[in-house]
Amino acid sequence: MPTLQRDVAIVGAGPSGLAAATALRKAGLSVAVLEARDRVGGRTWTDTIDGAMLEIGGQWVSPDQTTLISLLDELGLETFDRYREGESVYISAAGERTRYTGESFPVDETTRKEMDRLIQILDDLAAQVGAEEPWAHPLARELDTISFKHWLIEQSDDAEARDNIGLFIAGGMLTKPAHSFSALQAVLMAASAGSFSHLVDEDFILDKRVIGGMQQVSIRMAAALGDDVFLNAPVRTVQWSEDGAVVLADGDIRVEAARVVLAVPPNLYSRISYDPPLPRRQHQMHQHQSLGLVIKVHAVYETPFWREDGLAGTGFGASEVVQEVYDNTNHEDTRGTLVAFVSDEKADAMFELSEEERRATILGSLARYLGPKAAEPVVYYESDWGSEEWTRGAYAASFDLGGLHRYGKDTRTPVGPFHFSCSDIAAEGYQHVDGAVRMGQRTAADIVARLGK
Ligand SMILES: Cc1cc2nc3c(=O)[nH]c(=O)nc-3n(C[C@H](O)[C@H](O)[C@H](O)COP(=O)(O)OP(=O)(O)OC[C@H]3O[C@@H](n4cnc5c(N)ncnc54)[C@H](O)[C@@H]3O)c2cc1C
Ligand SMILES: [Mg+2]
Repeated sequence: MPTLQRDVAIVGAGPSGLAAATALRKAGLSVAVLEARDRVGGRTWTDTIDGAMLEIGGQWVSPDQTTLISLLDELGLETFDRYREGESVYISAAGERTRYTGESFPVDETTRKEMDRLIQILDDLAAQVGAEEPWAHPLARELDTISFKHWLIEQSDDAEARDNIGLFIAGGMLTKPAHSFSALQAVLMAASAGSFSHLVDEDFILDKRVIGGMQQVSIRMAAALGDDVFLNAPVRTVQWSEDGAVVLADGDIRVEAARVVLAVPPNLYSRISYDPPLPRRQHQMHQHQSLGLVIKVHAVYETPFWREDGLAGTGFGASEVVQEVYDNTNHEDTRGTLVAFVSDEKADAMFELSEEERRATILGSLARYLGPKAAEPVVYYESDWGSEEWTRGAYAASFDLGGLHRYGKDTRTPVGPFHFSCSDIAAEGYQHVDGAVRMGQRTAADIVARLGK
């Protein structure tokens, strides 16, 4: 393979790398996108398993995700609403099941007031601290040196209120135990979605899905880039200087470029060899960003039977194995699909079990929410991103305790010819496809300004 000469080499054909490449092309720059896998899309992946179309990775779109919404429009992709008619189910710490409607969990009056109070505190902090530079806020150090779990204990002595609030950010978003990340990291998560209230409102944060699947976003961007996207091309080595780089990938691919975009999650930066090595600051910082872990469970049934029972398919239970479940029926499908999530330490426990025991345990939990029929799906599948070499967890990366205020300001700063672009370092849309696209476009604008075209 001859050496390719490009203005910009992009490592990773997920939504961030492809959005960067698309914007660079539009500005008249030449690109090569090198992708390790045999497909584009990264953590978005729409596949057919045993005859059922499943969103193995990212899928939902919320109304504040305006950059993604504009891109869907440009790509000619349409969305549909998540099914949400009927009652939701709440399972308490004591295992008591309650059907309810509206946004608030059916907890007793004191716990409900306590939850509302905590939501208000987190909304205020999110508004003050913001998503762009949380590390620069005067409260940053204080909030970043206490775990979210212990911060909640300082705020409230109502354990049920704390567990329910914790669920939305720990199990629900960062997919790490609340003792392992800081209150500042939790505030960033809330601020990046507009507010904490948005995170606790599934009708907001899990509003719409893409007809045909979220991976279509990447597939369509890649189709427009044509021959400049190289699959099965993991980048192994980058030789670099201030003036440019030589990028070496499998398949004998060699790209000479003025700038390089690392559009991979931060936990994978050090999979690549750099010659010379990256500076001390990056060596240190990159050791403090890690992916969470969640099992996304898909269960398909002949019919969405829960609807006949007046249930929306939505359920929450901080002490259940499955801590969230939703109706995930495909657009115009007659079959019914549920999606359920098993997070962090619960996921560890499930992976200790045999495949059969794990399936039975998870389906048993689903049945406690939606009745015995939930235990008998026609298709059952567990998304296992922790086993994927080119991801290694789900959904995304966050800093360990104290890391965000210590290193945050440098996560997006270019080094030599390198730019960093992924959802894991986004401000608005942090950890989401929207943030991946925002980062791609932002990185492209920075490169265009530097290369002066
Ligand atoms: C189970 C799950 C559910 C999710 N749910 C949602 C949701 O509902 N809504 C939402 O908005 N977001 C969701 N997300 C998050 C969303 O999918 C990600 O934030 C988004 O895909 C990140 O895009 P990215 O381009 O930054 O990174 P990625 O999508 O991870 O893309 C990075 C790419 O780089 C490639 N790569 C890695 N190393 C190399 C290398 N050395 N050489 C070449 N290529 C390399 C990878 O193969 C990958 O294709 C979910 C994620 C998961 C896993
Ligand atoms: Mg990408």
